[in-house]
Amino acid sequence: MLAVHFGAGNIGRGFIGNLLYHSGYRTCFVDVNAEIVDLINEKQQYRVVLADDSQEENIIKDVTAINSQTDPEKVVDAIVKADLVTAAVGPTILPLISGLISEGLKKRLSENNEPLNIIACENMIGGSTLLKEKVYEKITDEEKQAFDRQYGFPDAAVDRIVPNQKNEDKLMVKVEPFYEWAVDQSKIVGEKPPVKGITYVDDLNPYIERKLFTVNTGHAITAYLGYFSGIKTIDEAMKNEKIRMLVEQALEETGAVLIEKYGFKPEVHKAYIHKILARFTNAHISDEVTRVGRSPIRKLGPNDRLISPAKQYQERVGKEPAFLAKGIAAALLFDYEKDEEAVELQESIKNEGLEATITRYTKLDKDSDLTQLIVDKYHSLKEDLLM
Ligand SMILES: NC(=O)c1ccc[n+]([C@@H]2O[C@H](COP(=O)([O-])OP(=O)(O)OC[C@H]3O[C@@H](n4cnc5c(N)ncnc54)[C@H](O)[C@@H]3O)[C@@H](O)[C@H]2O)c1
Ligand SMILES: O=P(O)(O)OC[C@@H](O)[C@@H](O)[C@H](O)[C@H](O)CO
Repeated sequence: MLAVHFGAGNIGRGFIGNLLYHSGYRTCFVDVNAEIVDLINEKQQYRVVLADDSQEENIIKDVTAINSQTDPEKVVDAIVKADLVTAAVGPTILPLISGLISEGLKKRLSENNEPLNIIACENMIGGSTLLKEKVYEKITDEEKQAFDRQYGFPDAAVDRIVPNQKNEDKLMVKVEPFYEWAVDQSKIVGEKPPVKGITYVDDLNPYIERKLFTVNTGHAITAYLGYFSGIKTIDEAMKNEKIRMLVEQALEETGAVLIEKYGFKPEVHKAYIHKILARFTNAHISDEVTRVGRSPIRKLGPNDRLISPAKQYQERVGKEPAFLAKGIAAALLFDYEKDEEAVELQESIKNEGLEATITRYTKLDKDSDLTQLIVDKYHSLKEDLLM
């Protein structure tokens, strides 16, 4: 079996590639990083090391790679032959890979009659659906009908913390032991891809919202409060009592939304939150707050981990999301100059003002209660953290 995976980065190598190998796939990575592509082709294997006391090492074999910038036609041919296509490139990159995917899928129509599933493994709601939309923008109505019959774009939720790392062996990846990969089986065409480790579910919403609004909300708030306090890593930030308490309180707010919306048992959800917080304190992982806080504009988007649960808390619980608002305020204060989105955000606050910036990126009304709450928390965050 051949899997074509876009993005040979942390999650690509450390999570998806790992499970694909153990399920009997040969994986062809597609990336724009020439150094990584060349190394994969040279070694045809890489190491995945568990970030726990065991430091267990796994050798991932049967891997090759294509540089999509220099060899796009090879990517098209790989898609024609593939049994599965996956991606972990980041939500903003999905539109950029949609052109090659649509070329590959078009060529496949006349050369390979087997159905194919394309799964985007990104931290967002509806990643594969977005990829499908971008692919469909590039094809005719007639091709759309054929694509509908032959190709599935099931959405997915993926969870495994893989920090940025600088290892002497540049292909090696250190990963936390925990992982979860849920895929919407209602959108699969043909047989379900036999990937050991995928949980196929009928309704992905509870899985993706539980993950995004617990792991990623908690992670983002830890990162932004940590950054604001001059702390470098997530585990260090979690050692700060004030930050830990604010994160826990924010997760009580997202938890209230999830419990109300999906009927989760409160005690089971509480245990889930504590398991997640324990993952943030893994001493074998050094995860920089600047990685976890990366792309603050994306994270402040209306459907992402901060604004969406805050709005839902107001609507469903009927209360003020005071702690989520502190996290949102901290995101607005993220001024890391090596992050393009952080720079854009700070420029916007400087030139257009705080309220206009909130409205622009979160799509909240300027006069809404939530906007006003965020503005208040923005101005009082320093006191909150020192108190
Ligand atoms: N790292 C984690 O802990 C984690 C966990 C769950 C989900 N995710 C999600 O997985 C996705 C990838 O995250 P990551 O941490 O692996 O990032 P990463 O930066 O380590 O990897 C992304 C890879 O995509 C490649 N890429 C960029 N543009 C490309 C293009 N046009 N074509 C092909 N490849 C391209 C990059 O060169 C890089 O190798 C994100 O959506 C992230 O939210 C990450
Ligand atoms: O990848 P992002 O930028 O959406 O979010 C940063 C981290 O929260 C994220 O990568 C987590 O490590 C991951 O989602 C854990 O499963």
